Formats: sequence, C-alpha cells, structure tokens
Amino acid sequence: SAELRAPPDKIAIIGAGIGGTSSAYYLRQKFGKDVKIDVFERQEVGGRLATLNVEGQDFEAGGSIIHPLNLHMKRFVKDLGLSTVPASGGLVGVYNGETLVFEESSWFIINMIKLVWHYGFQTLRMHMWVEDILDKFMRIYRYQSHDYAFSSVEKLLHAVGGDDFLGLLNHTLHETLQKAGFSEKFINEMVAPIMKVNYGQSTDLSAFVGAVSMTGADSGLWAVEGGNKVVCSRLLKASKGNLISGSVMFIEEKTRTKLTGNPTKMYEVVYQTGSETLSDFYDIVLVATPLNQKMSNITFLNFDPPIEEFDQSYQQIVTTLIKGELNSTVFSSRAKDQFGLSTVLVTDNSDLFINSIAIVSPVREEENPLPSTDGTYVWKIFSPDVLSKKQIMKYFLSYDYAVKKAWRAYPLYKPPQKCPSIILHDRLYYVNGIEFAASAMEMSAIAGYNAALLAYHRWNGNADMIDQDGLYEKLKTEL
Ligand SMILES: Cc1cc2nc3c(=O)[nH]c(=O)nc-3n(C[C@H](O)[C@H](O)[C@H](O)COP(=O)(O)OP(=O)(O)OC[C@H]3O[C@@H](n4cnc5c(N)ncnc54)[C@H](O)[C@@H]3O)c2cc1C
Ligand SMILES: CC(C)=CCC/C(C)=C/CC/C(C)=C/CSC[C@H](N)C(=O)O
Repeated sequence: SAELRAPPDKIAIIGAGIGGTSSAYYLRQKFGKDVKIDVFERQEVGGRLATLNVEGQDFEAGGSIIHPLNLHMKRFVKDLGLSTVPASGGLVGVYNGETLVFEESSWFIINMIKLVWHYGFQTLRMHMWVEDILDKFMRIYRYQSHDYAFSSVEKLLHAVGGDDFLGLLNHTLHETLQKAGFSEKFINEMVAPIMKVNYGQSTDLSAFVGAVSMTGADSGLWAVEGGNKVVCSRLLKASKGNLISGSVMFIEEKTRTKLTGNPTKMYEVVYQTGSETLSDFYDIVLVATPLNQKMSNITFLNFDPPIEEFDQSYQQIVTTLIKGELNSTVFSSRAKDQFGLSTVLVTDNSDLFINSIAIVSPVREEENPLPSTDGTYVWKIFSPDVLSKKQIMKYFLSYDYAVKKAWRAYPLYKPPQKCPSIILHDRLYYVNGIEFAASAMEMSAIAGYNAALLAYHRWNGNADMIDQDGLYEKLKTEL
C-alpha cells in the first residue's frame, strides 16, 4: 500500500440508522481518534429499527429478526455488551384466502412427514439452494476482515459469488426456482408467503433478495434485548460520533482554504435544525439513507457531471400492532382453543389485504409471549395499506388497542436489478445502494463497513485494496 496521508479533519454521515452508525463505527476504526465525525439525523436514531408501544411494552415495528450468521450484527452485540433474545418460535400456517394450505405441527417428525407428503423433498432442496448462496455470501466477511473494499454493489457481489450472483440480481425468484425444478405448488405455498411477510412482494422479485428472504425462515433467528435500535445508539456512542439533530437539505462541493493555508475541495452540508438553517464543511461525506424518489430530500448542488437521480420505487409496508382476541375461525374451522398457530402467512392472493399476522413478544421479555390476564395476545400485522377498523374486525373478535406505523420499507425489486453507485463523487459515498440487492440490517452493516473501507483507501490512494478480483483464491491460504 501507498504511504498514509494525514487523516481527514471532518467526516459527515447523513442518517443514523444501522447503515450510518455502523459506518461511523468503522470509520473511527480506520481513520483513528482525531477525525471529527458528525452524524446527521432528522428523526430518531435507529431509522427503520424502531419500536411501538402497546400498553406499556415496546415491540419491534421495523427491522425485527437477525440471522445467526449475520456476523456484523453479532459482532456489534458482543463489542457493545448487549444481550440477545430469540426471535422465532411458535407454529406457522399458510392461508390462501379460503383455507389453511399448510399447518405446522409441534411434533418434529409429524412436520417432516407433512412436508414430504405435500411437497416431496423440495423443502430440503430449497434449504440446500439457500445454504449454497449464503455460504458464498459469507466470503464477504473474510474480504472485509482483510480490509478489501468494493466500488459498486455489483463488484462486491461478483467477488463473493461470481457471475451466478449477478444472475440472481437479474432474474426473478420465480423463474430461477422454476428452472431449478421446483413445483408451482411449492413456490406458491411455501416460497411466496415468505416473500410476502419479509418483503411484501411476490416471487417476481429478484432471486438474490429472494434467497436472503428465505434465510429469514431459518431457525436460530434472534433480536437485541431492549430493541434492535439500541445497536445504533450504542454504535454512535462507541464511535464518538457527534449527533446533529437536523435535516440535511443541500450538499455542494466548494474550495476552502484550510488552516494549513492550502486551498482544498470540501463538501458544504447545509441542514435545517428547528427553524435555523446552518452549514458546515467536510472532507468526506457518506449518505446513509435512501435517495430514491427524493425520500431523503437532499439536493446535490452544482455537481459536474450532476449526481444521478435514483427513481426506483420503495414499497410501502404498514405495521399494525393489535392487542386483542383473534377470530381464528377466519382461517380454520377448528374450535378457538384448538387453534395453535402463532403466525399466519398468506399466499399471493389479491383479495387479501394483509401480508402476514403473528403473535409478537415485547423487546424486553425473554420468554415466549404469554397471553395477558384477559387471554389476549399482541399481534403484528404487515399490510400494504393502512387497515380500516372494519378490516381489523375481519380478523379479530374484539380488540382494545391498535397502533400503526407506515414505512417506505424497502425497494420494489424488479429484475434486472441495477444497484445505484457507491461513489457519487470524489469523496462522496452512498451506503444504501446495497438495498437494491437486498434490504436487511446486515446488508446495511456490510455496506457501512464497505463505505468506510472505500473512503479510507481512496483517501490514502490504496488502489490495490479496491475491486480486487480473485480474492477468494488469494485469501484461501491466508490465516
Ligand atoms: C417493517 C420492516 C420490517 C423489517 N424487518 C427486517 C428484519 O426482520 N430483519 C432485517 O434484517 N431487516 C428488516 N428490515 C429492513 C431493515 O430495517 C433495513 O434494511 C435497515 O434498517 C436499513 O437501515 P439504514 O440505516 O440503511 O436505513 P434507515 O434505517 O432508513 O436510516 C436512514 C436514516 O436517515 C435519516 N434521514 C433521512 N433523510 C435525512 C436527511 N435529509 N437528513 C438527516 N437524516 C436523514 C432517516 O430519518 C433515517 O433515520 C425491515 C424493514 C421494515 C421497514
Ligand atoms: C443478509 C442475510 C444474509 C440475511 C438476513 C436474513 C433476514 C433476517 C431476512 C429478513 C429480512 C426482512 C426484511 C424481514 C422483514 S419481516 C421480519 C419478520 N418476519 C417480522 O415479523 O418482523
């Protein structure tokens, strides 16, 4: 590597979600203690990791489940001294709008027999298909631990999984699984409901996000005790980032004369805090929030060439938490007390106005959810639109509490999928392009680390640490 240049004086990060706060954490590690890191947040630290309160208890309303092989999230929890809680369990059923087409049993062996009876060995084959992708995907951790960075999401994915991975971005999950010999029945009854609950979309999404979504049905899923958003506030603290509660409006490159007397190109970040408009200058800027459809309302002024507009849409998802008594007869003719399911997923049926319904545990309770003294649970519904009282009453005999939050949740995945650039300008980086491969907490953490490494290597002129090909072979023999 080339000789190190003096570190930058100031870095700005826009967005204090998991992408922005993990960037702050890794930028501090790379650039050292002297660089000033400002993190701008217009709402709450955590972003799409947030809780809703139901009668005194907090429940995850956005990003909830974390995979056991999500190594950045695992590392954060360990480094920050946090605790975890299990995030899966309970029996799952699949509803097609008329009847339950599949119902899990609490007996492992009965479950296996049921699955083989309905779908032959496709469940096992599916598991192997997903595992193969996850196995390759995990190479990224090795590359990152050796400090390698990528200048585009496509290059990152190519480095871990070759042309096959780019193929997963460019084809739908449906056609990929059809080609691999999976039946329509299996795709409709087992795969489509998982896409619906996780991404609110059909199996026409791209196969890469489809595979990520399937890993969300693995066992051993977990969450952070106290709420996943705690990771963000703790990362911010550990990185000694300076939180600025304000909304960034403009970014413009300007020439400034530093104390050393040298004219230097810097980015002016103009932001609004309360009724005041303020600005400051930075050597490096990381945008850690979606720029699509002007969601973040940031204007890039006077860039030549201009910074591209990102117009791919984001999918709306509404989270509704309801404390009440489920009307289980909608799903099954069994007596109320014989309905043992705690999650109902749905097939792709346009008549249904919900994507899923499930019993949820509060973020501070380690045990399985218990009914309150009146026999009711707290249920979480995902739906594409806000539910009316009449729609809620279709699924509940009675309810005494409902809270909701509408999200611009994740990209609408339409293959062939092109991911936005990571390098927007010389020292201006975009963390959230990775969401167009797949949106998940771990994906943002991977992107945060990558952006920190990329900014560091480009600052120091370490071209040999960026976009290296053949890394898998090269690192195979290294400890
Ligand atoms: C309902 C739902 C369920 C989900 N479930 C899961 C799950 O179970 N597991 C999983 O891994 N992932 C899940 N996800 C996805 C996951 O939550 C996201 O991928 C991840 O949280 C994105 O983090 P981020 O930091 O990239 O973006 P964000 O969390 O969106 O952070 C961006 C931040 O930037 C701020 N901001 C925007 N514009 C400006 C501005 N102009 N100035 C200052 N600040 C600004 C925003 O307020 C926000 O806080 C879910 C998402 C949703 C919506
Ligand atoms: C990035 C990798 C390899 C794995 C991530 C796996 C994962 C946790 C996927 C889920 C992603 C997601 C957007 C889930 C949304 S809904 C989650 C849950 N069912 C809920 O009830 O909140």
